[in-house]
Amino acid sequence: AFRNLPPGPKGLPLVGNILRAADNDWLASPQRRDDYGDLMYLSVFGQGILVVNSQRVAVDLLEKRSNIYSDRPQSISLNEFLTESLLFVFTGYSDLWRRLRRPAVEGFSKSIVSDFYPIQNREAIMLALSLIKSPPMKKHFQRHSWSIILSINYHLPPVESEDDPVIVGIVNHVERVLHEIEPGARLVEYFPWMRYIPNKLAKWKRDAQYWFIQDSLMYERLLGKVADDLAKGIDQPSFGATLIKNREKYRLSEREQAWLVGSMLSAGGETTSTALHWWLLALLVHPEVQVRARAELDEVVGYARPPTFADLPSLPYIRAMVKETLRWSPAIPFSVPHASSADDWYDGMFIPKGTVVLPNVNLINSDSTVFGSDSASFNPARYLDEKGQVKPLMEGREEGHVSFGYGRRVCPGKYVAEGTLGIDFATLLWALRFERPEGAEGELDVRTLVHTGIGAYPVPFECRAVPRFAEAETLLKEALDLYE
Ligand code: HEM
Repeated sequence: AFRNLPPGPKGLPLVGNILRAADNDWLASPQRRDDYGDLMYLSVFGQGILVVNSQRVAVDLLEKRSNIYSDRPQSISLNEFLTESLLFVFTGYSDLWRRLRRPAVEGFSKSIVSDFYPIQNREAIMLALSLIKSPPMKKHFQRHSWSIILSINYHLPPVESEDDPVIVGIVNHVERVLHEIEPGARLVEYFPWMRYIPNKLAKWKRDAQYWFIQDSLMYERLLGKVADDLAKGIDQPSFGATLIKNREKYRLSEREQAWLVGSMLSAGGETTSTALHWWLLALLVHPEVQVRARAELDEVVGYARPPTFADLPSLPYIRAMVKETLRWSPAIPFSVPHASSADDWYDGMFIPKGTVVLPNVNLINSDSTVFGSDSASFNPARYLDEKGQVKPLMEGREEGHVSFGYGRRVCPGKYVAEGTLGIDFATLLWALRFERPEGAEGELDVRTLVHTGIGAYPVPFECRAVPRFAEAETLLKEALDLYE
């Protein structure tokens, strides 16, 4: 089977940007598995891309052979100049990545994340209050998601608006990064000798170096405040503080620390906000889900106070809804691309070194043999057993879906993300009823993806949030006072 590449379309319909997954709808269609099977090989701008259409093969490659499938696609302009490989999400599989990965996993482990509950609880209440006040949801979701992740990383107080300069700085940084990884964005990827062109003659290089310095300063300033606080004896739980306090154990330079915290920040803002949008859309399409969630909240929490993290263990339907939201909605429909670091063979097919590997998350999350014939619809109850307790459904995956990726690269922020969504869903459904504005007509579009980098939002839609009972707002405000 020498050089027998996996099958794939010839005369590609997609010349587009695969990392932005612009042709995602075509790729994620179940028809593709019928056409090409579990492995589908494409070539885009000369770059080999393997789309993996089944959980079996994804696990075989990305987990059982993780020693050669844990790299990221390498972009010279990104990793050599714009970030000097310090943006952890895209750091190649290397000693540097291992040094960055350990503190990220330990700092956001299942047992540590309860330190962040007060931040998430406070923010859930603030989100409910802002939805009562004014409808455009998008800016509230964004402010909320960034505010949480900023507080978790630096112990900052809540940000006032989504136009806060700190948020704008990070969002702009993310934009620059995503631009660099678009295939075709930079000639240097095709003519690697161009990296040696003197700065004077290469604007792309000057710009990238300039922004590396600016972004380093931005992240160093943010972490510097935490260091100042610690020096003054102010010791509040935050990921930044954990890194500084464990400097010796983790062996990271100050610049590496600053970028690692920045990486957790930039990876955790937009993703959370995206998941909230898909959830809200699901609630509008499936009002019966709201009814069932409210019944659970009425029974467990009642009407005298909003929910807290202490209630979540008694709210299985809400926790099932977290799983179902991430399963049903492709927040990052092809995960963050992996790349192979050695030649490999699978089922007689050849997978060359340097192949970009994309798990077809959408397709795997809707496998009807695992999730049932109604896998396309939003139904949190699929995650409940006969006793009403949460079950994972998927073998070997406690979260019950593959939206957090695979193997050694699996999302280190997953417990924080689940916590945020859990308390948000409980608080918002306790306080509010979500409905389409009067006069809104036509079917809501649940399938079209609006791409933002590697993530995907639903098509914008209108929604009204109506307080469920007269005292809801007052009770939320009282609960918020406890956090002041
Ligand atoms: C709904 C929320 C989220 C989703 C759907 C999500 C999804 C993902 C996915 C699919 C990956 C790629 C995994 C792979 O390569 O196989 C990833 C990686 C990552 N995520 Fe998340 N994520 C979310 C929230 C967060 C949060 C809140 C944080 C930070 C606290 C975070 C930090 C990261 C980091 C740093 C990586 C890179 C890991 C590495 O390359 O080794 N994520 N995430």
